[in-house]
Amino acid sequence: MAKPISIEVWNPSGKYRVVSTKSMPGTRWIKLLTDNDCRLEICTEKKTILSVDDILALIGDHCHGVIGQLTEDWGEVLFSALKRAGGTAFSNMAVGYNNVDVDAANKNGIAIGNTPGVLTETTAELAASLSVAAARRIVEADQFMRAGLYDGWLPHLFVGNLLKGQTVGVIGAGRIGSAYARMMIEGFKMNLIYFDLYQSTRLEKFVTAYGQFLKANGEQPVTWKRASSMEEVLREADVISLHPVLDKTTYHLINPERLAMMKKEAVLVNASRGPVIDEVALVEHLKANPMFRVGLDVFEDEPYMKPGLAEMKNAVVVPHIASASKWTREGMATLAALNVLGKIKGYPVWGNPNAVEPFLDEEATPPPACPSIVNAKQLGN
Ligand SMILES: NC(=O)c1ccc[n+]([C@@H]2O[C@H](COP(=O)([O-])OP(=O)(O)OC[C@H]3O[C@@H](n4cnc5c(N)ncnc54)[C@H](O)[C@@H]3O)[C@@H](O)[C@H]2O)c1
Ligand SMILES: O=C(O)[C@H](O)CO
Repeated sequence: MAKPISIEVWNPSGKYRVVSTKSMPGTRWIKLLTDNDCRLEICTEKKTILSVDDILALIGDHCHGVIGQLTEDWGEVLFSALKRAGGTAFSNMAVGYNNVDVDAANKNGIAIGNTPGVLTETTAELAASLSVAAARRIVEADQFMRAGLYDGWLPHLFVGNLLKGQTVGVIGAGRIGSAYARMMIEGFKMNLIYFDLYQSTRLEKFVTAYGQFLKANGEQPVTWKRASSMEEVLREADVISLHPVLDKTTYHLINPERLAMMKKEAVLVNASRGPVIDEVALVEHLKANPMFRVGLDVFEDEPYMKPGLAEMKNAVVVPHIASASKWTREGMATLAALNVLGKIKGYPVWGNPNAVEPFLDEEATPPPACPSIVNAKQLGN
């Protein structure tokens, strides 16, 4: 028999049983569910990553919807169990949903929610921070200082890369990639080269207008270029940040051949998903090219790093915290809860997942809609 899972129960007499596999920041999401006749059960198990068996035990034989996490493996086993339990709704508390088998969800008639928009700027800010930290060797210098090694100013001490006037390369210029590009262009006056499957007209217009503004003020204007291949970005950019979705087309997008194309002193940043980079190849490249630097928020085999990465001074590594601001994490919890609640209540899907602000206004009742359901079309919603 499966080991019982510890839970905390809110509104025990609620009509709809909703399970959250983790405690999430804020209380608004809890209030929204309990005010709408949901009995909410929050898993309080100590272990960080729940197994499929743990989640099966949480779903049980009567469950209307689940809020889950990107660390969980949501496939046929869990979706068929949720369907048998009478469920129709699942939401990741994340915008990325590469941990979800959408075909299996479609087969079982389960709506899949995600949390776009609320984390765009927060994630872009962390990517920008990693870019600066890697370019200016901030973590290395901090460790040096704390180790008591600083014995006076020296001309060669921690010399890094100037960003102004250099080229920033963005691969995947969607919501986060475009926000990151704007920060680097406006903040550091960098030129842009980007690669995406689609043209980012808004981003291009922004760079053109900002370039004109700089020129009118007697400064060097910034420029933009839409690359016809990813390789063009890798060859030309001084700082490259990865922001695509993770799918078959982006798995190991950065491999040994492509690493070799990059400038010897380039900075590579990844705040998308770990498997976008072949991390073993990256460690070899970092060893062979000490002036090449990386800033990583995500890793191929989270929570682990590939052997050797932790020892590399030319790598800045943080534990998948790109969306970790209080406002964003509370907003993600709200959107995830409203996705599940909306589906249970039979609400329509919100028309624009890029404009979810009305759901985040704490003073107002949220619109009667599901903020973002990725398989709405497939389910005929
Ligand atoms: N590190 C974190 O904490 C964190 C936080 C938020 C999002 N993310 C990741 O960032 C991703 C992007 O989020 P978003 O909100 O910007 O999504 P988005 O859909 O707005 O942007 C993704 C972009 O990638 C592009 N793309 C897809 N395949 C591509 C390919 N083969 N080559 C080049 N571009 C390609 C798409 O056209 C799109 O413009 C998420 O899917 C998630 O995995 C990570
Ligand atoms: O996809 C996401 O949303 C992140 O990885 C966590 O914020």
